[in-house]
Amino acid sequence: MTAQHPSDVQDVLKSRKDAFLIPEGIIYLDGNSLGVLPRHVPARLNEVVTQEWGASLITAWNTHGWIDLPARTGDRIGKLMGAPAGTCIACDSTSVNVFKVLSAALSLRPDRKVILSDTGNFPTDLYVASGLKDLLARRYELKVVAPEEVRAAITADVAVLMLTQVDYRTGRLHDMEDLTRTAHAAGALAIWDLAHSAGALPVDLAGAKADFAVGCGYKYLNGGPGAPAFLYVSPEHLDKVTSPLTGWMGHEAPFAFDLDYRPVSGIGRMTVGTPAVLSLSGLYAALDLFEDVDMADIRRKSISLSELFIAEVEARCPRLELASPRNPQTRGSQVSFRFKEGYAVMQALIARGVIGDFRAPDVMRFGFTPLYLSHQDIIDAVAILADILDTQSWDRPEFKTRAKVT
Ligand SMILES: Cc1ncc(COP(=O)(O)O)c(C=O)c1O
Ligand SMILES: Nc1c(O)cccc1C(=O)C[C@H](N)C(=O)O
Repeated sequence: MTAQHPSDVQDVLKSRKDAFLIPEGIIYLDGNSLGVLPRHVPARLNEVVTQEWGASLITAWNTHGWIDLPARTGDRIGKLMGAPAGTCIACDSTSVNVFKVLSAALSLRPDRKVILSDTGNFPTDLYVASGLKDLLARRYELKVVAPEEVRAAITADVAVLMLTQVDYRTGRLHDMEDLTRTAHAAGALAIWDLAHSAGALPVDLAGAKADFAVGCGYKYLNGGPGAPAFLYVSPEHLDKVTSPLTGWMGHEAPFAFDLDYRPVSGIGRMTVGTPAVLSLSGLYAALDLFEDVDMADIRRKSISLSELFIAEVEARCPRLELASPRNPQTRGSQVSFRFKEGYAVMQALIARGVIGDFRAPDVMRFGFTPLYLSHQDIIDAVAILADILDTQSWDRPEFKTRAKVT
């Protein structure tokens, strides 16, 4: 009989693991980068391909509701994040959605100069902001401060505060409500990248009065590689903003084929071109697994798993240094440890069936997905990590060659 950790006995989410296709012998600690395949998704995708595309052909846009898939999927995601129906849509990539919401937000604060962000933001958000700033004839300044300095940097010249709630390297969690309130008090708007929050912890977009949000569909939402992202606009702004990418799918009557652009009322105006139906279908189906889940249970278990992981690693791997906040209330659903040879250790771990990832220069990153991880998985994973470090089995040339994608 395999061992069972005492905390797994009472775990209200334990039966959820069976809904995922986890390869035999793998402990997957990278759902914060690419979620696991839900068991029912291949059959659903096969149905979409053969019955919807194959049999219904172009009529499927109407008969199978493909045209509404971005809105239906967005509503499902929005429900997990306190977004009222009709305010969240699934489309494009997170990077493209950052471009759209940042442009929209700036248009609401034309008399201000600063886009404020922090060094904990995911680089794509900063690259997009910088590119947009250049496109707008450098009318704006992109100011990037340390995460702990954000609050003090929200001054009267800030047009938009743009942050990722959970730092992709350390898991540090920003207080969305507090920083949004501070931004509003200074007359600025707040954009939140929830790539590492959606499906990982309770988020209340309406309660926090966030102005805009974006995030990935392929991480904790398990939508599959390259799954469409999501985009949220607060009801207060919805009909006041337009997308800078004025494509026909955001038009009020795309099939009127008018020569002038008129944005449709509502969140649909933030879409651009033809929806990626196959990817969206996978994401929509994957979201079934969140239908009857309480995000408070997810958070409780996420904290329990990550606290156990930290305690085990610190007890068994003393050479690793915690890179994440120690207080679970200021941490997302991931834990990182620093180690100079972290890349090689991570490759050695992966070779032994424990999949996490590495972020340069020295961060070993482990994600905790309560729907398909148990406390026993954590014990087993750390036992393998400790063995790799104790035996120095990471010190092999094949573990040191950097792959193209890490
Ligand atoms: C916080 C954050 N934002 C944005 C992205 C990028 O999203 P995409 O590559 O889907 O545009 C990622 C991950 O790649 C991320 O972690
Ligand atoms: N989107 C990714 C990809 O296409 C390949 C490898 C990793 C990713 C990621 O999502 C990385 C992730 N955003 C991170 O937090 O580092």
